[in-house]
Amino acid sequence: MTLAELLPTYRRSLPEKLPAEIWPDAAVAMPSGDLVVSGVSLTELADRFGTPGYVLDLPTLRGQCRAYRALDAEIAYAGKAFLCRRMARLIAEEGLSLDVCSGGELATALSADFPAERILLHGNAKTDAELRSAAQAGVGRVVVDSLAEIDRLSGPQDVLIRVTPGVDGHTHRAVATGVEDQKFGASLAGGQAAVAVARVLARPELRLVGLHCHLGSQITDIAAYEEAVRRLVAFLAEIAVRHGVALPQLNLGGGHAVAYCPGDAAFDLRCFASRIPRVLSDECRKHGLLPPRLTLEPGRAIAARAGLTLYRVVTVKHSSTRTYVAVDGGFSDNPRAELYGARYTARLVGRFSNAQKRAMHVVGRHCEAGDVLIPDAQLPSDIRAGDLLAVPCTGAYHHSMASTYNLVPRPPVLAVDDGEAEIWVRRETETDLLRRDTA
Ligand SMILES: Cc1ncc(COP(=O)(O)O)c(C=O)c1O
Ligand SMILES: N[C@@H](CCCC[NH3+])C(=O)O
Repeated sequence: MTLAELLPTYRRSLPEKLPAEIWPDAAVAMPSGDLVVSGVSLTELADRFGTPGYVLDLPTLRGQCRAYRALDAEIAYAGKAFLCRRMARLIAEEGLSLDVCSGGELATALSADFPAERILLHGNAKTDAELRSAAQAGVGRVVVDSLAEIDRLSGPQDVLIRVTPGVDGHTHRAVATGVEDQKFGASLAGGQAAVAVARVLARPELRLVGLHCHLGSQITDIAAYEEAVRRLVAFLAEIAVRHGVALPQLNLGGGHAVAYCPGDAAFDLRCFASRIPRVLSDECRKHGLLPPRLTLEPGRAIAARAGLTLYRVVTVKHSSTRTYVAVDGGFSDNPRAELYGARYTARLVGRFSNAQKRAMHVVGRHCEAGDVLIPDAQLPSDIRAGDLLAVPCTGAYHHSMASTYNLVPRPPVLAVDDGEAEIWVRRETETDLLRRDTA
């Protein structure tokens, strides 16, 4: 045999590092076909805890927190991406602040002893009960979303005003929030933002500490953030002239995109970190202001790549048009595929297959024809019932958006670190579901 002929066999005998942009940092494909994440075999994990399951790699999670913490800005993790008590503790340990947007997220953070002063409360429809809980807990900042909300706040309370800057982040319509004609924030162009500022300043028990904007989610366009900075600094200057106050904080929200498939465009954090502070200081100088302290609220960019979903193939159906690989999860653990047309990849885990890869639909178990997790996934043609599939990049907006549609209980969250697995959220059971039913 020639060296060239031997090379593929030799390569196959070595662990293979997986594409770093979509898999956890320490994910390795073993020659046996198993996948090992932070020293934990996914085959063993599936045998021990069952499937489907969300696997969360803690070193990747901590690494992302640290990459953000290295910036010259306050980092408030957006809990809507993924939150449970252990997550709140990890975020606190890593020195981040926390953005919560519901009483449930607030209660989770508080019950994990997350420092209340580092919590920001968001929401376009905060209920009286949520505002009361926030005040009782001593939440650091409330981000005011509307004029009417200002009158419902009680002090003493630090507040930010969420401004709609009229900037398009070029993302999916369902998650575009920087533009006019959507439900969030007080419009800059329409004048509501200016009215909101005057109204907060007229309430001595409220302390206006800054402005907030959130352009949307899964954004790669850094120029959009630069434009938002220009508009918000001009507004800060207007506020300084009209009211004689210099607001010390500027919160640019989150929205930093991640790659779900190899080759997808992702957010360039290094570029953001070099361009945004420069625009901020240039604009402030132009307007004679001292630069405010920046806050960023990444959710997806912190959590997405740390997570993957592990499914078991239940059945493989060959129709006249295509092959359907049906797994034991679907829309209830990943509504993003159907909601936003989000694209994913899948990888066979647990056995090595030499079979030619072919395009096939990975479908869920739910009673909807639209429950297609991955159209035209490239998988070995010998895929069969009982195989395990791993879908990467499901650490953000999967567990947090999971439902019990068709009364399918929700999967557990299994944290892996240094060869150990730990249940962060246990698997929901049919008994859990029945417990809420009062009949
Ligand atoms: C106010 C606010 N901040 C932060 C985020 C986090 O967004 P992402 O997960 O895209 O970073 C969101 C969600 O889009 C949000 O609404
Ligand atoms: N749920 C959306 C993100 C929403 C962002 C919340 N402000 C997604 O999965 O892409």
